Amino acid sequence: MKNDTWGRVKQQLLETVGRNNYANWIEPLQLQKVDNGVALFSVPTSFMANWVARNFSDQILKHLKALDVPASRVEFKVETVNAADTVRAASSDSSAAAPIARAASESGPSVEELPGAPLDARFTFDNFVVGKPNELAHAAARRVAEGGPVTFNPLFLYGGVGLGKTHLMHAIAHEIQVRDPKLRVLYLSAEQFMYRFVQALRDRQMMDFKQLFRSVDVLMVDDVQFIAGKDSTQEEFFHTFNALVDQGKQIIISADRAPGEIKDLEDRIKSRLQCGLVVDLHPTDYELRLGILQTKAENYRAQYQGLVFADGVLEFLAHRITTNVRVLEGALMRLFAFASLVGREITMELAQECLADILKASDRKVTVEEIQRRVSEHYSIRLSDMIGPKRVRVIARPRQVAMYLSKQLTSRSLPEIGRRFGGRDHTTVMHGVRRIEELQTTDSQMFEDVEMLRRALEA
Ligand SMILES: Nc1ncnc2c1ncn2[C@@H]1O[C@H](COP(=O)(O)OP(=O)(O)OP(=O)(O)O)[C@@H](O)[C@H]1O
Repeated sequence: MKNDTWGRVKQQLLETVGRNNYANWIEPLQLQKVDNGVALFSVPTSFMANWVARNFSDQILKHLKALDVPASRVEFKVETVNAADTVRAASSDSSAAAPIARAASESGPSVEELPGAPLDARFTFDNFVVGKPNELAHAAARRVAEGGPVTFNPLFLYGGVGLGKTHLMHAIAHEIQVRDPKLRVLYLSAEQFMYRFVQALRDRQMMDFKQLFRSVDVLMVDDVQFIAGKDSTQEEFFHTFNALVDQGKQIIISADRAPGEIKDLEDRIKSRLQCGLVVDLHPTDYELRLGILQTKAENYRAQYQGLVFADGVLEFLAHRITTNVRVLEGALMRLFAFASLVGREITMELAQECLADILKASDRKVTVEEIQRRVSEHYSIRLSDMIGPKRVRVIARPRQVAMYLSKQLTSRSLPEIGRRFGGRDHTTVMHGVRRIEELQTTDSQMFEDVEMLRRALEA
């Protein structure tokens, strides 16, 4: 095959896989030869060989065939790391092997054999929009991805649903792999960790399990709250964690809440998790949501050329859909797909019509938990003190503010609110609410604090 044929195939792939995928995965491929029905490409890393084999080989093959290139299979040869590493990928015939990696490593199983979860190619730093609520988490993730001596261990990222924890973890993994393809990065969810552990126990393969997890250079465990209450898994996690930290290997953990707030997690694990850097992803604010929408809309515009987008629609969505970024993304995707199907301009009316269910579900619903979190942050007290027994004023007053705001901003009854504040009686809640009402008329600082918090919660 001539190289200009491959050039044409690349051009077509650019259109089908999108700009980012193209730049990350297709552009670096070098066609070596087509021989005996096999199109052989060289790639810079075995990680990339695997990824391309798994995700793009079918498409590459399809386009090659469309231009009458006599290939029924594609293979990827790692050029720089180890010339012997070849990853074979699917052909159209069903007897073809699934991707096989033949990389060998002296320090344990090859990167390809690590029992991790696949990384999403879209979750890169380039695609991550930074704003006030996530700037610290983003900076910490970048710092860890740079490699070098381990400065904080573990990096613990936490935050509510769909705020970008997994995205940042994958971005770190991609970046580390690009910087140093030899590093053994293992990313998996805590659930998968447990599953592997149970399987090793059942198959009497505990030594292999231990060796495998202790042989990685970077361990990433997503949604660690999952192992809370699972005693043996916690125990094994604890030992794995310690062994890696002792060897100076980087660990990155995510959870839906801070280590200290994870119920049924052993204290010794909580304290280990707090040893490094703990950073949270705050709920998005309007500016961040708009930034994310603008970036994603830009990508869709390239995909759905010719679609007209009325002014103010993105602002409207950023204002109305405040739940999480996943919902925001879903809404935008639906809007573009719908508009292109019916061939209409994307106007405010179209958005309202097509997204009626999402908009209805997103009608601002502030929760007591959100109020407790915001108020404790504002007064710099621990979230656990909100529901704990302490009665000193520096804690009791913020607690009353949170009770007051819960009464004002949610539809919860006084007993329901009491239950969420560590099982307090409804009369305690009533007393707290009244106290804050009074204080707002006599204490201007209290008035300002409550107003500020209310605005932030309603934003
Ligand atoms: N700042 C951001 N910029 C661009 N995309 C983002 C950002 N934050 C989140 N997203 C996108 O939102 C979606 C949800 O993010 P992600 O899966 O990382 O959330 P999460 O915090 O891990 O959620 P969960 O608690 O459900 O595991 C992803 O598609 C991700 O790319």
